[in-house]
This record gives sequence, structure tokens and C-alpha cells, in this order.
Amino acid sequence: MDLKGLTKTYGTGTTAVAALGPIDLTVAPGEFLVLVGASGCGKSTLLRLVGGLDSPTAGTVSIAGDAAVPGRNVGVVFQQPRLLPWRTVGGNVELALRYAGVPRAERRDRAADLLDRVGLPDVARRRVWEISGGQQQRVAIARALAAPTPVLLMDEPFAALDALTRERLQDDVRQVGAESGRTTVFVTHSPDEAAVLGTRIVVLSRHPGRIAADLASPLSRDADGAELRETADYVGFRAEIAAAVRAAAA
Ligand SMILES: Nc1ncnc2c1ncn2[C@@H]1O[C@H](COP(=O)(O)OP(=O)(O)OP(=O)(O)O)[C@@H](O)[C@H]1O
Repeated sequence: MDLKGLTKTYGTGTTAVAALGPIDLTVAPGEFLVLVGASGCGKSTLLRLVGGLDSPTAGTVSIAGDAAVPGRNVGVVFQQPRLLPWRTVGGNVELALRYAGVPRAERRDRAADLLDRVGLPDVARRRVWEISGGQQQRVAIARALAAPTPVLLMDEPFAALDALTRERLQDDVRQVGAESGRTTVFVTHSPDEAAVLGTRIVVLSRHPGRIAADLASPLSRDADGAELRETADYVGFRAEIAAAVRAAAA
């Protein structure tokens, strides 16, 4: 994935807000990039541009030479699950499989497998409102996994969840990222979350958002999340990220 001179200004004239850029960034296939920075530094703006959900004022996004098209070469998980309430839980995942071109006869089993892998083996027939917010966010992740796009974008997907659920989902996403080989861009303002998930951390400065630091993770991708959080290397990396975020916001 290549970002070249990516820039976003909201509005025009005296009310124009230079929100982002220019950003130049190359993300290698399979990399788990975490974008971190203070509130308002342009993280969501960058993610929307990368996902083809908004157009840049200047610059380009290229995914293996193509423009980003949501659902085709990029999948997106938002802060809120955004499930379809008139469908069952399984039906939400099956719809994504339909868009991904999976034949009807295979969709139910595939949806059950995907729900299983995010730790929800028994909820396929339930209605969306019958499961908790944390479970709904797991379904949103299962739905994103249903479409095998080469790039997966996640915008603070765990921000609204309690600490325990958040850690559990971080561990799931970490494992899925390592196994699937998909390129992931994950937005957070939390150095803890960045250190657990990222193979690479990009810190943005503010007004406009620019790359202030670009850190390669020294942590093993094989360790599980709970083990990792106990290590001195994790604690050290988290502190390094937090210091870079503070410096970028100063
Ligand atoms: N639609 C918009 N119109 C005008 N200004 C906007 C718009 N969206 C974002 N901005 C401004 O652009 C800047 C970057 O916003 P953005 O939401 O990308 O930041 P962020 O880092 O994701 O923030 P947070 O961590 O609080 O979600 C901010 O100054 C914001 O006020």
C-alpha cells in the first residue's frame, strides 16, 4: 500500500482546516500498522482516505496499484459495530460472504466458522439486539474477515468496550493479523493498544497531521497477548510509544 503526498483540507477560504499531510508512507503486505496520536491529529481522516471513504485534497492512495474500493480491496471496522438490526447475527456475516462472491450453499457454514473464530460459537441465530456491545463488535470483526480484502482498516474499534473485553479482542485481532497475512491499519490513541497490536507504529503530529515518528516493534508476533503484556520488552516499547505521542503533541 502506497500513500503519496496525501493531504486533506476541510472547507475553503477563511474557514479551511488543514487536517492532514502531506503524508508519504509505504506499508508492506502483511504489516500491522498502528496509527497513534493525540485527539484531532487526523487519524480518522487518514483512515477514511486510505479506505476510499473520502477523497484527498491532494495526493494518492494505491493498493497494489489500484484505487481503494471499500468491500473490494479494503475492509473497514468502525468504532461502532454498525450491524444490520433486521438480520440475525449469522445473517450479517452471510451478507458479507454474499458480497465476497461465496456461493449460497456455503455461506451458513462459513459464517458459523467465522463467528467461531471470534469466540462466538452459539449466536448465529440470535438477533443483533440480543447480544452485548462487545459481542456485536466481534460480529463486526467476523464480518470484516468474511471479505478477504488484502487491506483491513480499523478505526478505534474497541474504544467503547470495557477493559476486559477490549483485551480479549486485542488478543483475537493480534492473532488474526499474524495468521491471515492481511495488511492492517489500526487507529488508536492508546500506547498500550498500539504496543500489543502493531508490527509498526506511526505517530502523527497535529495541525496538520504529519508523521512524527515511525517505530518498528521489537516484540515477537508469535507470543500471545497475555504473555506479551508481562514482558519487559512490551513495557519498554509502550513507554517509547507514549513518549513519542507526547513529543508529537507538544
Ligand atoms: N468533516 C470535517 N469538517 C471539518 N473539519 C473536520 C472534519 N472532520 C475532521 N475535521 C478536523 O480535522 C482534524 C482531524 O480530525 P480527525 O477526526 O481525523 O482526528 P482524529 O485524530 O481521528 O481525532 P480523534 O482521536 O479525536 O478521533 C480535526 O481538527 C478535526 O476537527
